[in-house]
Amino acid sequence: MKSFDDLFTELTAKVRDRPEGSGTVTEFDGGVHTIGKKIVEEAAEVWMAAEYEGDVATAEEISQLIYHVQVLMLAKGLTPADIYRHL
Ligand SMILES: N=c1c2ncn([C@@H]3O[C@H](COP(=O)(O)OP(=O)(O)OP(=O)(O)O)[C@@H](O)[C@H]3O)c2ncn1[C@@H]1O[C@H](COP(=O)(O)O)[C@@H](O)[C@H]1O
Repeated sequence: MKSFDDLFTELTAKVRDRPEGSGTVTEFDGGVHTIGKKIVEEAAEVWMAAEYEGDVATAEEISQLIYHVQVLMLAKGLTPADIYRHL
């Protein structure tokens, strides 16, 4: 099972190595504005899933929200430690 830090390590390598066909690279290249819109969209999907779709769908939407937040972190040069210090 993948943790938050595992995913961040994986996405960091994707952005560094830029493998062909990586959705992460495409989203990263879209920049903060594009990634930010994706985060808002996913946040709404988390809310709707929690209201109407049950725990499994909600967990899946939350995982997608985490993914897009991590792409934004990479676009801004932020690390998990930068976030954890505020928790
Ligand atoms: N965890 C994720 C992940 N969660 C969400 N997404 C992206 O977010 C999209 C889901 O968004 P939506 O719910 O809006 O679905 P959609 O409308 O069909 O998607 P779009 O049309 O908006 O692309 C997916 O299609 C993926 O593009 C993710 N993309 C990649 N990962 C993981 O990131 C890693 C690197 O992935 P690649 O860069 O693609 O190799 C791998 O471990 C992947 O499993």
